[in-house]
Amino acid sequence: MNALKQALADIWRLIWPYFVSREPTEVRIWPFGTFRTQERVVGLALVIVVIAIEFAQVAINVRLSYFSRDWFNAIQNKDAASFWTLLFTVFVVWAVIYIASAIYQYALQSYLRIRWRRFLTRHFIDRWLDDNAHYHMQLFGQGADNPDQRIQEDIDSFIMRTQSLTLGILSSVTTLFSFSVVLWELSADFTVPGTDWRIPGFLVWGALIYSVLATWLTHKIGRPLIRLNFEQQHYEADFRFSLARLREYAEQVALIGGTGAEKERLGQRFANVIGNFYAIVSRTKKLTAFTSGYSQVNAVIPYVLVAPYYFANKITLGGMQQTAGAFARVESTLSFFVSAYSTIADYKAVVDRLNTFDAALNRVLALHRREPRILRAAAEQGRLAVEDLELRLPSGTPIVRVPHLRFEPGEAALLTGPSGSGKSTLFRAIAGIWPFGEGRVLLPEDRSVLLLPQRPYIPIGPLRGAVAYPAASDAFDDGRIREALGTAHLRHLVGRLDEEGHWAQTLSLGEQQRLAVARALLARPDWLFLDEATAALDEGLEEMIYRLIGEHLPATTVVSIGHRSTLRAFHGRRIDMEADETGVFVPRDVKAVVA
Ligand SMILES: Nc1ncnc2c1ncn2[C@@H]1O[C@H](COP(=O)(O)OP(=O)(O)OP(=O)(O)O)[C@@H](O)[C@H]1O
Repeated sequence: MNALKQALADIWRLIWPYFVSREPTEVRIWPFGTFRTQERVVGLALVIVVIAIEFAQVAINVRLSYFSRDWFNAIQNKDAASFWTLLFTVFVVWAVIYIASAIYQYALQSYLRIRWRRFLTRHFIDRWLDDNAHYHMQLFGQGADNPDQRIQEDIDSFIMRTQSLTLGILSSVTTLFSFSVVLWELSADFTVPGTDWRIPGFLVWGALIYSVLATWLTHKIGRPLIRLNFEQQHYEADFRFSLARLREYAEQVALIGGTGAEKERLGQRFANVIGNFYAIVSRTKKLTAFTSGYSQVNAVIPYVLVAPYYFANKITLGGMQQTAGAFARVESTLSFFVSAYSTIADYKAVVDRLNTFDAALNRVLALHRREPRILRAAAEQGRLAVEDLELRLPSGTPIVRVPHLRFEPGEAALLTGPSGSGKSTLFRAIAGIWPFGEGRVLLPEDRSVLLLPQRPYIPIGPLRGAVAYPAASDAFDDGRIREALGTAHLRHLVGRLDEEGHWAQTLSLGEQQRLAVARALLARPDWLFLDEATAALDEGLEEMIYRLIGEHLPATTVVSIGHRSTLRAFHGRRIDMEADETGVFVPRDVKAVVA
């Protein structure tokens, strides 16, 4: 019972955000025109109409069961006139209404599905990206695996299954209720075959016992499928992710001769898919043996149960037809759980995946809040300062200690130190994305800061967008983009602004770094942090790029991380990371400055 309560709570947690959303929206209702309203109003209205149609369809089915009784009586009595009249005045009319309602129901359901998906996808993407949760999920080791699958696939399948299951349950309940009444009345005079025992609603009880038994057995047999389906999705996503990663690093893998190792790795991942698939097949075989046997028996069972009354002349052929039909309806709705078992198993897996993703996002947020914060405040006189800062690894080990470090606007500083001494981590803390540690980072007020890492992120798409990133691709006119590319020694790319490409794969690392420099030239930040951002260039080119940055961005304060001694010429100040007696690195000014 607790498990059911928990499952319903999990489902509800995913459902409610859409139906309380106050997001403004517009809807066009033909022929009335366009209305401005809130998203939740549209969502609720669609749900109400779709459910109303479902109820109407059940009512039509009840009406048709009476048609069936009268029609079969007409057949038994060889009453041709009634036969044809009933067909055209009752059946055709209701059948046409039924078909029209089914079409509308499908259309409205699809409309609800895409609107809901748009909302939920945005909701998850926002939460995943806000406060850099996507990055912190990795740092904290709280990452729910394959967030891409959860956002792209699971949201849609959650919505689709929620719709179909809700409608299925509602239609089952109403069908059950209305046909139980019909069946109760029809079997009011029935006695237990071979006896005089009169049990009120005898056939309703029969259908109930029969279906509960079948449902219970199906539950017993099908239960392991829930876990197996969950695992399958997980293994498939892992396999897909490995393939995507290989595509991303194709060149590196080819160069290092890693194809054999990759085959091995992919083979292992795929072996998980196969192994679990066999387990699903084996379990589904058992379930199918039961459910298919059950559905075969279902075709005849209602007639078998009603036949004694027909042969005893207690009911007419029409009565038998209607009673058997009603029994079948009651039984089939009661056993809705039976046929929907694998859907429910899949549904549970999808709900679990979305909820674990949601929970991981919440945990990251909570951890983020609980961590001793690195406070960020405004510094005076446009300077940037770090005070009493201690940076730690996610494990809690301290790596960098900064009692006091100040950068004045206009100065050019170079941060050097051994590999692994925490230079990049210090930059991350200044950029505000490193959450482990405590202290204060004072930032120049109303000043823009840009940080260029060693390997820049280059989005897939037209080159124009890749250069303008993170600004919109139309944020700069083509003339400026071309000029920036030319200045950054990428003249060969100026004619390719409209070209779509996977630039991170086609451009060399040095070209990617110069593309990032072009970004800086366009963005004209007040402060520019270069974290080995030109390390892939030869010394001559690196020198030239530094000179050009100085010429084109004279008002920009540059702070660099770099290992090459040639860089010292471009920085008036040098800070070196030195290990103290505890092994923690501390940045110290190096007095011997090369001008
Ligand atoms: N996400 C992380 N999880 C755990 N440890 C990390 C993480 N990021 C960095 N570290 C560790 O923190 C230490 C400092 O790393 P950092 O990249 O800041 O060094 P660095 O001085 O910039 O090195 P390099 O000169 O080689 O670029 C390293 O030991 C590194 O392994």
